[in-house]
Amino acid sequence: MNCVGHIHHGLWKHPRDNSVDYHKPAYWTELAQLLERGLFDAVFLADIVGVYDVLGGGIEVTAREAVQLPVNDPTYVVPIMAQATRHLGFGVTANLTYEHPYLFARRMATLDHLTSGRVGWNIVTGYLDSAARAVGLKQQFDHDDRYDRGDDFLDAFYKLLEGSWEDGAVLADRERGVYADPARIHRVWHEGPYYKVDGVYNLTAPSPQRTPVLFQAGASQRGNRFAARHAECVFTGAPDRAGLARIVANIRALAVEAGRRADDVKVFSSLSVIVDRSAAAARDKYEDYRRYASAEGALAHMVSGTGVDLERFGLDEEITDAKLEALYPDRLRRVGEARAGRFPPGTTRRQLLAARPFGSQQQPLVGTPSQVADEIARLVEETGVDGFNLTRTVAPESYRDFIELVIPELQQRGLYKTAYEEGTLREKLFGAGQAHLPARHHGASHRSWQRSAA
Ligand SMILES: Cc1cc2nc3c(=O)[nH]c(=O)nc-3n(C[C@H](O)[C@H](O)[C@H](O)COP(=O)(O)O)c2cc1C
Repeated sequence: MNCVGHIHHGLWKHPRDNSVDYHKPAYWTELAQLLERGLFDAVFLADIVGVYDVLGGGIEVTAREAVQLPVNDPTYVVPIMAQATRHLGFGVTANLTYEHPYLFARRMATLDHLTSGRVGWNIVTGYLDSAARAVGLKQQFDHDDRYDRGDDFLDAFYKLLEGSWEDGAVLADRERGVYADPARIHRVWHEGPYYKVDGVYNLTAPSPQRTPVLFQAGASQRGNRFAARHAECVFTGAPDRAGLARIVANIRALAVEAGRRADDVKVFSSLSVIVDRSAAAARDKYEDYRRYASAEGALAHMVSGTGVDLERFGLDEEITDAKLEALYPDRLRRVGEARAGRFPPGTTRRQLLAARPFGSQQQPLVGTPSQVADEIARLVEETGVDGFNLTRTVAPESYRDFIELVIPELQQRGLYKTAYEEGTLREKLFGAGQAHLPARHHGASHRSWQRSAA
């Protein structure tokens, strides 16, 4: 993420952590080259619009612990990293609620051109009222409405990127003096419940992938249905293997219901790893990092997505549904069941803090290279997950440790590639010749020029 504190809050204070340099180009080029050395498929850039201002009704903890504030725009670091690498992909998060498909399609296509087809879009719909207020709304749209808007947004987006310019519309023919053939560039009309595009031509010529690889990260059932229709990659997380297996199975079943194949959607689980050559050294490293972690930062992060100001509860006061209902009567409709369910019966503020010893609800996997590889292999086997999204702890040390210690171990076991394939990000993830959305993806149905040419 293009900011200081991302998931494991407080670790920016560690003397070897360099995330305070997030605004310098060298931070990004060095990171990209390191990840490419580790043969990572992509660097995933989370993002947030709005600030975490719910805990205590302000940004006291957020600012002190740099909880995703300040945050720079994630798109601009992509060309910088692309310039310094050849294969690494880029998963860029953008909240569609505050974009318009016409301009956003141009931004994504531009990135796809500049990276030779290495771009993905992590589609999010947001969860912060502060973002809505920042653009003049009273509060966010309701949870399911946000996904309904997303469906409509994507239809317009596909029409622009898939349906406007035919393959071969760009001739760049100096002799005939024809750059692009106007007969092969089509107007786009879209009149949906939320977005309207009135007979315009898309601004950009087809980029290598046309539509960027579509990622999605949502935890509700409405979010999973949205993923089943649009996403090619889903980013998720669960506290244990059984929970992860349920999420993976649910997404695959919903994809099939939506007319796709179960393996058309790849599922990546978040994972943080602290590894060293011996178990004792790994444990010491964990303890060293942990001294800097901020459970309060983690709480400021978490509660903002639920809209619940926990400082309205005593440290040991039970947070019951009845109290939440009295304080926030429209909570479920506003935040969805995934976030509303974050206060199971018996929860207190003290417990929530204690459950975040490493500045996040996510606990790292701590061990030797072979212990970490064993657990990764078990996760894949028992849950059906396709891969992992490695969360930084102390950066870039945690990436370097993983690359130098765990990846060789995974390679020895035949569980990790030893070289990149050629091609776009979509081809690297789904195979040669698959630069574009497959024909059975909903977005491909908007290539109307293909139907009329057939
Ligand atoms: C693993 C994971 C990662 C996410 N990353 C982001 C992010 O970077 N930026 C963002 O605005 N929302 C992010 N979200 C939020 C969702 O994309 C979604 O908009 C929000 O959670 C509400 O939908 P839901 O109720 O379906 O989860 C993430 C969610 C999950 C589960």
